[in-house]
Amino acid sequence: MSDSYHVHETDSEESGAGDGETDAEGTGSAVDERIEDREDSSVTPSDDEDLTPSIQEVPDSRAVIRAEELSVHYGEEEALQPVTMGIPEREVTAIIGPSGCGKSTFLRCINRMNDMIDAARVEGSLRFRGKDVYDEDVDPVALRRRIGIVFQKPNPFPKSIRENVAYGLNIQGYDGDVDARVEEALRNAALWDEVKDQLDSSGLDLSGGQQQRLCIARAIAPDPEVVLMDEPASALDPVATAKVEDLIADLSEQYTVIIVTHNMQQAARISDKTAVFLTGGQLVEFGDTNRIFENPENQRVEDYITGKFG
Ligand SMILES: Nc1ncnc2c1ncn2[C@@H]1O[C@H](COP(=O)(O)OP(=O)(O)OP(=O)(O)O)[C@@H](O)[C@H]1O
Repeated sequence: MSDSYHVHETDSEESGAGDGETDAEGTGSAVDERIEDREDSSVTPSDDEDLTPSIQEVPDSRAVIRAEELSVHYGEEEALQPVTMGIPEREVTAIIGPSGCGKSTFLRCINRMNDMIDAARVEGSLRFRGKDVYDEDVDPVALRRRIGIVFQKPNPFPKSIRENVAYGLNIQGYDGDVDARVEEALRNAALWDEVKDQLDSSGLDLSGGQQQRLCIARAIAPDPEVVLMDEPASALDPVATAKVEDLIADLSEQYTVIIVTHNMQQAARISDKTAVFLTGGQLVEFGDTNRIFENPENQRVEDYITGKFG
């Protein structure tokens, strides 16, 4: 795999509304029952509890991304304590944890979106296919073509549906059949059938759920290897959320998907692996989603999942 990245668009970050509570239908599983036991949120974790991390190893042959002692400070504040973990290729990895625990900070390290925050200081290493993305010879804009991102609030450009999806291709000077790539991206984003007769209408005329799938089509049109999603469904209604969740499952056949979510049912439904960050920016547990939700090793993770705090 070449480490020379090509030039591509820079997405602007949106901080959107929504608190992550919007939810599609539950799965009715034992995992759901445990999560739905989140009635009592009055227990505050004690500092004495064991916080020895339990991090599942991902072999080099499976890891597309590897963080080694990766930490982030904003000024004097440590937002992310040193994280060491691998993220497996072509799986969905969910990142969960209470508000302010560093989920978005970690996600933004992966395609260097933290570069845009003056106060952010990143230490340690973050390797993408073996290459440290913070090496001096890495072009962050080109990196973001290989590691796309979808934000919480749908943010289509005030352009036609076709232009939205073709945007990244045009920026990178793609000289193939742009219309074919636009169709393929819209099909992969499960939006083609709904928009194929209105490709020249504004992307802003679509519903919120359609706009978010348009943003996903825009992110995958340049054919990235990794798609980062920062609470992609939290501003959507349950029907639109279910469509985006179905889409994420399909995307993982082709892409590595890393999704930050506040919604634990969603994490349990759609992810293969789950990383749990807790207050203070510590990665406390990482492993197979079923195991984390059914039998977490760490008491604080158990308490968080069953609603005793968070
Ligand atoms: N641009 C910034 N400048 C300064 N501090 C920041 C900035 N962004 C985040 N922080 C701080 O870093 C810590 C982690 O924030 P982050 O947004 O990564 O958490 P999060 O788990 O994604 O939270 P939420 O679930 O509420 O979105 C918080 O204490 C937050 O206040």
